[in-house]
Amino acid sequence: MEAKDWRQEQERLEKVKSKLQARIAELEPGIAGLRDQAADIRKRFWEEVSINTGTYEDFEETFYTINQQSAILAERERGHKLQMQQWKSMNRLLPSPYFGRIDFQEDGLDLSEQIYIGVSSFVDDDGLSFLIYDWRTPIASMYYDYSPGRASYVTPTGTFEGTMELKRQFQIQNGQIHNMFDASETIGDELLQQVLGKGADSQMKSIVATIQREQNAIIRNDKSRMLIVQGAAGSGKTSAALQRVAYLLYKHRQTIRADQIVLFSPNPMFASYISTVLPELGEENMQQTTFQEYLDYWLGSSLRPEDPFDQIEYVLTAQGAPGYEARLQGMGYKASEAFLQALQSYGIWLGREGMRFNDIRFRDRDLIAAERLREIFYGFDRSLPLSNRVVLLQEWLLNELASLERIERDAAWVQEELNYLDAEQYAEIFGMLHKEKEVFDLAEQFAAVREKISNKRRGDEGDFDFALKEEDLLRQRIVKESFKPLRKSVKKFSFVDVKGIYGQLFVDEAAYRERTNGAFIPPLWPEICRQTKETLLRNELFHEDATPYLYVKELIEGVRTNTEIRYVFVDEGQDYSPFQYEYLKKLFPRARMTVLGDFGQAIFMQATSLDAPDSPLVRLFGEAETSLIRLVRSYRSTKEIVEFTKSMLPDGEKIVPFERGGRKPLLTRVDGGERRDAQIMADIAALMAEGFDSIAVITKTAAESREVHEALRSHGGEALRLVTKETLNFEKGVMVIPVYLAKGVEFDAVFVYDASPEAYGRENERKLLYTACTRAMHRLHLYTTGDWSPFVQVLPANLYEKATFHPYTAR
Ligand SMILES: Nc1ncnc2c1ncn2[C@@H]1O[C@H](COP(=O)(O)OP(=O)(O)OP(=O)(O)O)[C@@H](O)[C@H]1O
Repeated sequence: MEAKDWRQEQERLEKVKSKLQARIAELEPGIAGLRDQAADIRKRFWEEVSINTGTYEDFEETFYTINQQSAILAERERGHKLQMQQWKSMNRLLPSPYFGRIDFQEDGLDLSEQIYIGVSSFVDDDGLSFLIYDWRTPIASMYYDYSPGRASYVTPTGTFEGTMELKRQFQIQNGQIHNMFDASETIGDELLQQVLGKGADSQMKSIVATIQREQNAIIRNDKSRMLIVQGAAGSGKTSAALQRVAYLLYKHRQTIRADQIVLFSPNPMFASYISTVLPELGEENMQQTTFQEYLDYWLGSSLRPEDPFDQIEYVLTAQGAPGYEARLQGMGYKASEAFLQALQSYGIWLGREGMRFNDIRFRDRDLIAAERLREIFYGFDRSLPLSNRVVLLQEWLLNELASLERIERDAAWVQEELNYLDAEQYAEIFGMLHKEKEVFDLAEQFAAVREKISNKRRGDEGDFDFALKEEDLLRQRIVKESFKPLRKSVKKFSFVDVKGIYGQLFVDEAAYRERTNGAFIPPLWPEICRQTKETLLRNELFHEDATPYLYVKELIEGVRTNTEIRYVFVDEGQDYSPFQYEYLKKLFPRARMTVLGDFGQAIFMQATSLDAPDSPLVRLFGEAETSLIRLVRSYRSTKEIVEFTKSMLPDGEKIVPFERGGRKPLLTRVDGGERRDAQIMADIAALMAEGFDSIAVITKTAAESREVHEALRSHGGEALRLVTKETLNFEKGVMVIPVYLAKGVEFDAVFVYDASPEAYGRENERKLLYTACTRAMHRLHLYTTGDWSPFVQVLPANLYEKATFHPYTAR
């Protein structure tokens, strides 16, 4: 680039910076002043209003003064917030005001406009010329979508076409241009090369300056109810999702707040990993949760649901244990649409027969028997949905309890309790009675006066029997208190035996067929039934049963919904079952959904393909309401690592590496575990000396992680961290981590601790190994003490290097 260009750009940058500084200085006193003012109004709020309720007019005036005061306060606070936002965004812009420039000549206009793009807009003092355009404005989309030449952008008023004459990228730090590239391709590779070449971080970074065209399509898609993104490992799904949240918050800023967007993430550690991206872009974070949190919340008090990590740990470690095959078959079946349909049919069957209720018990006796509840239930109009009839039964029960409560007041135990009341309880009742007596006396006086005026004798004579009333009240009180928990539990539907209702599905084949309208039955059904019943008996739930159980519970009690949420994001979407999707759809009826995932990394049993022609995900909202975007370019890893990992997948040839070179993956075979540990510690030291400071030793299971952590510590790895499912924060450093917890995150270097056929030999372990290897950005090492996993053995030898020696020194 010519020196003239550099000079001009630096001059412009200086000009923009000084305008920003001037604006910040302008805003500064106002901000401080507003802050004081709002605090002051709040303090003096009640001084300004005199509370006077003497007459109706006084009351009215007071009411209006209060209203006026709070309106002023709200206005000031709004003003304050707006100015504060402006002030913050100017400060954010100052060190790096923009990262891109395009020169665009719109057809029919003589002048070409220079459009500088940054993380927020900045308008000149005239209020018209944009010195910086927010990256989310329609015009800025051309920066991501086109290389110089013909280009266009779409606004709500129409499409604008023209010619992009220049496209320039900047690296500006601390107010200085460090680098500048004129791009000929869509977002030239230079900047991306530099960004991707950097080390891994403990927090994910925003990709705003280097968003790729296909990612931009995800970010700005605002047409369909359901957006599905199937993208290879490292293709920027999570990054695009977060940029998309920022985009939606900008585009719909008048109508949508950050807390109306929710992201389902794979584990709590992942949530901490991505938590800084939106604030970096000047937006508030959306809500984040995991599906498990939701299950625990709704099931946790009555049953202990297993979490997905314990489930996968079982799958990976219990081969050969009795009942293992059946459990696996059960996992597959219970996550399937066939089972979902079976449950829907079951709901219809329950409408006719088979509902189970719990006896309503009180003081060790049956107050209302389950059988009676069943009679009442099936006595209601059968055309009503199940859940409506359950609500009717609830109402009936509450009325019934009220009558039984009245009868109960004369029971002997109440008399007993009366004798044991303490002084405080008496005093309280006494106080209440006094109040009642005052009212009574007043009523008496009124009756006497009326008697006089109308000259008519009253039929009844007032008599306030204090003692009798006191006892009555006390009895009422005692019974009411003891009925309270009953009423409360009836309101929570605990009279329905959901556990029994779910459990009776798993009796025998014939019963199951009858109750589910002839549903398909997996071959190992008797054993599946036995296992399911046994866990229920222990008040536990397998992970695969948790969502179906909740589904049945809601068939009966009515569906929970959250209408506040407008956008739902599901990351690692391949790990959710059709059931769970059905669920999310029902739970958030007003929300649009974005599901991002990679079937190549589907390591849980309940996996759902995102883009198969018959994918249940596409059927969820129907084809017309669904958009599907595929990402095939992988950005995380070097070309060598991508070539190696993609060859492990049957249809991996579609994955395209980004052209960033590095060393080939290194395969090291050593004699015995002790040697392996020593070698790994030596290799870690060597990589750290090269400047890599985020290194993960990845194991297949959590059990193996614990052992490896111990073993490596005894070889000098005292500083190694062990990551478990309880780890909440993702920190940089050297760590041992099971593969399923490393999902979604990345490291400078990955060491696959045991790449033997014993660890990764079965077909369902292929994707585990793939997921582990694709966490590596710059270096990938695999170790074994015997043979190589068949998924490695079949790889062409030119895709890796083999360590031919093993003194424990740097290579
Ligand atoms: N356009 C881009 N510009 C700069 N970096 C990018 C871009 N796209 C992706 N990356 C980087 O590539 C890496 C992988 O991105 P991300 O984690 O979003 O991918 P993913 O598809 O969610 O991966 P996985 O499925 O393997 O978890 C991150 O370091 C991210 O910053």
